[in-house]
Amino acid sequence: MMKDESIKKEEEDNRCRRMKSFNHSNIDLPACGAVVLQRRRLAAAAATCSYGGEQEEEGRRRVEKAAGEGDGVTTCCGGEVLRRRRAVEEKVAAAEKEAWTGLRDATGEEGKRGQIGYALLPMIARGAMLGRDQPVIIHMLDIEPNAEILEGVKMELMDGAFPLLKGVIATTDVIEACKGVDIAIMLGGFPLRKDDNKDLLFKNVGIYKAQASALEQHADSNCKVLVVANPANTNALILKEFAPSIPEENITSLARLDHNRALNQISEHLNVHVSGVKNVIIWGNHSSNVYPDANHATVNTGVGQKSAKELIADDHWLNTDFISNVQKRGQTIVKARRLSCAFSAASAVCDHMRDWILGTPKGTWVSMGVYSDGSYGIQPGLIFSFPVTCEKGVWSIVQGLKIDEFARERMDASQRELIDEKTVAYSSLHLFIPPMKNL
Ligand SMILES: NC(=O)C1=CN([C@@H]2O[C@H](COP(=O)(O)OP(=O)(O)OC[C@H]3O[C@@H](n4cnc5c(N)ncnc54)[C@H](O)[C@@H]3O)[C@@H](O)[C@H]2O)C=CC1
Ligand SMILES: O=C([O-])CC(=O)C(=O)O
Repeated sequence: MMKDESIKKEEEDNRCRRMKSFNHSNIDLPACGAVVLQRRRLAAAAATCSYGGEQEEEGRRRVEKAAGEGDGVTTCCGGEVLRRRRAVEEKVAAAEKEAWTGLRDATGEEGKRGQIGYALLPMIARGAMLGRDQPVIIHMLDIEPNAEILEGVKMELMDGAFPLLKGVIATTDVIEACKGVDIAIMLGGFPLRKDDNKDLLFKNVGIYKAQASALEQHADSNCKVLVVANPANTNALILKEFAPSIPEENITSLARLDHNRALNQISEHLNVHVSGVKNVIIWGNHSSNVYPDANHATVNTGVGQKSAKELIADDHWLNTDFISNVQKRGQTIVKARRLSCAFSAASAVCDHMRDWILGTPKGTWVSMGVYSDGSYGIQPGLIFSFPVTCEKGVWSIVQGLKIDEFARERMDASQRELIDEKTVAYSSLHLFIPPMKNL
């Protein structure tokens, strides 16, 4: 695409944030790309070495040693990896082909998905994500069979005459899509509901391996990444694994939709406006077992902030319906709309990126899937949703919150679920899984 002078100038000045938005294709990276990546990984991080030749032998030895010593590590790391590897390889190969043919939802029907990307684009172009004074150039990527649709979307964006929109690239070339982007919103993948059978997990993690390579090699070195496509936490972990030069704190997954859903549940229950409710927490995985926690939430009553728990004064509701309403919200929307949610997810994407880049309001935290540093007993090696505050583009996990037994059990269950997903994902990609603690 020819770029006009104003765009060139903005690129030079590095004033515009480039955005790669939605739908990244399952393009096979050239074999040499994978080899380069593997070499780098081996040189940089023996702990996460890929299997193959001597590396495989070393991985095997370490796994057997860990399992044999019975030293508190679970064998879900290596033993499982070795056992499942071959069967999984076949599934992944099949899934990658299937994903290419694309566009069927999990039930095999055409075009039933929500299209978050379509809802997200005008929000970005209007400044809902980065502010009303931040020009943007949007890169859009989809699979080859959707090239024409993508062109149509580009036409709509141009016809929107958005003052902040300084350029649009619509492409099916993952390299072109990733080139120089400052922000990557990862929405694409084989249609997968978060409550689907784990087998479907294979289909998207393979895609995320390829996307990681493209981002690592072609995006801005400080690119901030938000993974939305399910299984979001595990896809983000795979992306981190295969893009070792992207700082790990720059790779996040979306928990904000669940967070906003939890805020809304409290707002409806107390009949107060949602803007007065804050500091709910989404712990762990974006899955049908997601754990929303209202223990620390507060409500603006007009005469100061009050504890939501005290105002609700109904622990039974908080421990049952509140949680299950959030967990089932996606399904409830599909039933009503006959499509999965789209603009609520798109809006949550904007909230996530805006707060991350521009900062959370004082006294407010939000939920983000981030690489665990061991806080709250969540072992490193997982992308887990925590309460975070953000300042100047940096998130920090809120520390020192009291965790009761009920919350602890659910956080641990989510942790176990993520370890399980990680085991399946890593084994499908032939990665060694460093020992994880027994829970
Ligand atoms: N983390 C969260 O809170 C949420 C996550 N999601 C997930 O976000 C993702 C996007 O949702 P929707 O926009 O509703 O889905 P969608 O199906 O409408 O859009 C996905 C896009 O991915 C593209 N695609 C298909 N196969 C592909 C492949 N092999 N490689 C690359 N791209 C491919 C499709 O062409 C389509 O344009 C889904 O995985 C969904 O489960 C959805 C809502 C909330
Ligand atoms: O399962 C889906 O694709 C939608 C989803 O994640 C949600 O609504 O939370």
